[in-house]
Amino acid sequence: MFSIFPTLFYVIIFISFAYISRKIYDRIKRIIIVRKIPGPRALFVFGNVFELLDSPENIWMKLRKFGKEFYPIYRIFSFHLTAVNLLSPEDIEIVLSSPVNINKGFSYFMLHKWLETGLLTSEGQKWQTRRKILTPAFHFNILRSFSNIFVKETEELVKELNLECSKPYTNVVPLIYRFTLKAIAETAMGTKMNNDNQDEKEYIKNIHRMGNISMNRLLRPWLFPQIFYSLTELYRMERAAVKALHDFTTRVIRKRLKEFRLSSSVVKEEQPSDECYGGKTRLAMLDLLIKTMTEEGNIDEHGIREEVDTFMFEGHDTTATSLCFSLMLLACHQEIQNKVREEVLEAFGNANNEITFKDLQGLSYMEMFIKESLRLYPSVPFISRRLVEPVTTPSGYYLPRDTEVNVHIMDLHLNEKLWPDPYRFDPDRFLPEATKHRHPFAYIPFSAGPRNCIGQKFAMLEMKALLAGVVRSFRLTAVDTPDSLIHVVDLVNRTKNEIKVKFERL
Ligand code: HEM
Repeated sequence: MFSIFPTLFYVIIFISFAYISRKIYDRIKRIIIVRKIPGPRALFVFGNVFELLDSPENIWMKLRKFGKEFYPIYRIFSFHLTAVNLLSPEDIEIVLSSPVNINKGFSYFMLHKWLETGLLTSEGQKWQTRRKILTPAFHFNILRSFSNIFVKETEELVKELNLECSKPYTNVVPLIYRFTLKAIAETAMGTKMNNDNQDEKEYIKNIHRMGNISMNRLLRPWLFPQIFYSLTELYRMERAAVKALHDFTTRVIRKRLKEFRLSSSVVKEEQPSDECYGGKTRLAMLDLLIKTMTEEGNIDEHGIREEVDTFMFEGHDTTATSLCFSLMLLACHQEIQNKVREEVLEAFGNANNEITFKDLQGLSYMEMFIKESLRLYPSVPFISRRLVEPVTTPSGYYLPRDTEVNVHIMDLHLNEKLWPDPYRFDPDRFLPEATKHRHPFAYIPFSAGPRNCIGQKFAMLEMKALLAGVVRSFRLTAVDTPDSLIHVVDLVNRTKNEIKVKFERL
């Protein structure tokens, strides 16, 4: 009797073979095309892998060197993996402004065990749905209600800094990281944290461990296959860190969920006073997610944890690192510090007057100061995309579908063609007349295009509240300077050493 199974078997084999052959052909073609792009000298199969097997501080320096040497574009590769690095605003614009090329690059895969596919790491329909759910949590009126929390947390920080005044210097890093963690927990998650909590200290340590572990793995391609990676000490460290991070955020969610179920008195914004918001009640992030889960069902508890992990990380680490550099820059530039303080005192008066949301919004010199600080020290030094659609760059290269593209925000912001004397710190670069003729993609600390930073206004407000509270209470003098800092390659712009500042009570 005739059986269909052998025929089916051969058809399946043939289709699988054709599919795999096509994939291999595309990959080889892509590698051949991309490797024609100039780049650092590479060994035949190994590519640049040995060059990148170096200490995090040396890799940081090498990347800056490549950025200068190969402007506007270079390729880098190890074994079969190739990445194209973009440095010019024109090339960067064509990738970041695309509504299609919004998928994240391979490097984000290193974060998947921890963040899974939250807003930062997700793609396609899932990303669109989540972005839609989360956007209202950063609405103007929500931010307005957060400003009181930022101001109160700043008051706590000022009390801590008072105790530091008797010391020859203060390492600002742990104080500022605690501040931003407490701020994101209380605003977006509705959870108050306290200073001495060992859990919270461990949480911050584990976030830094994850950054280290991810970069370590990213620079060692033989650790990409899970089978090899799972035999390493790094993997064991990652598992322990991820477990601790997930346990922490699960506790935050469960606590809030319990409160949400017990009462309907969730954190609500102040009732809007102007008509354009139509009197709608808006909810802070975690409450909004819980409400969406209970009422609409298009997110579950696991999805909520993905977002809580994502926002606890993105919402405190980026802002903290920027604030640490900002405090150092204030200390190094007394004239600029005086101008920032004068503007603050004019807006709020002395340390006893209350800092308001409206006044924070009006601090225009402070805003220029923060922007210039984020130019020199962008919190996220590079971002990455995997092309869904081929791109021809204005610099003249064809990048096929599936090419891994890195956007080096750090090098873009230090480009002397765009920023004359790029290492000079000068907030006046952001005066309206100075920005008028600048390329819109010459300055992108918050990225740009559809996948820009959802929390940028939140971050600006938080940074202004802290800096205003600090400058009106203290004079900052320099201990560390830009030259004494040792930068390391990491997901977030960090230094190997402390960032030290001397505080004196005014
Ligand atoms: C100085 C502070 C900050 C800087 C410099 C910064 C920078 C960035 C950058 C460059 C991206 C793009 C990442 C990429 O394409 O891979 C990004 C995305 C993101 N940021 Fe921020 N960020 C800051 C603060 C915040 C805050 C305070 C929050 C939350 C409260 C936040 C939440 C996010 C999220 C969720 C994304 C992913 C958005 C998406 O893909 O739709 N960030 N941020």
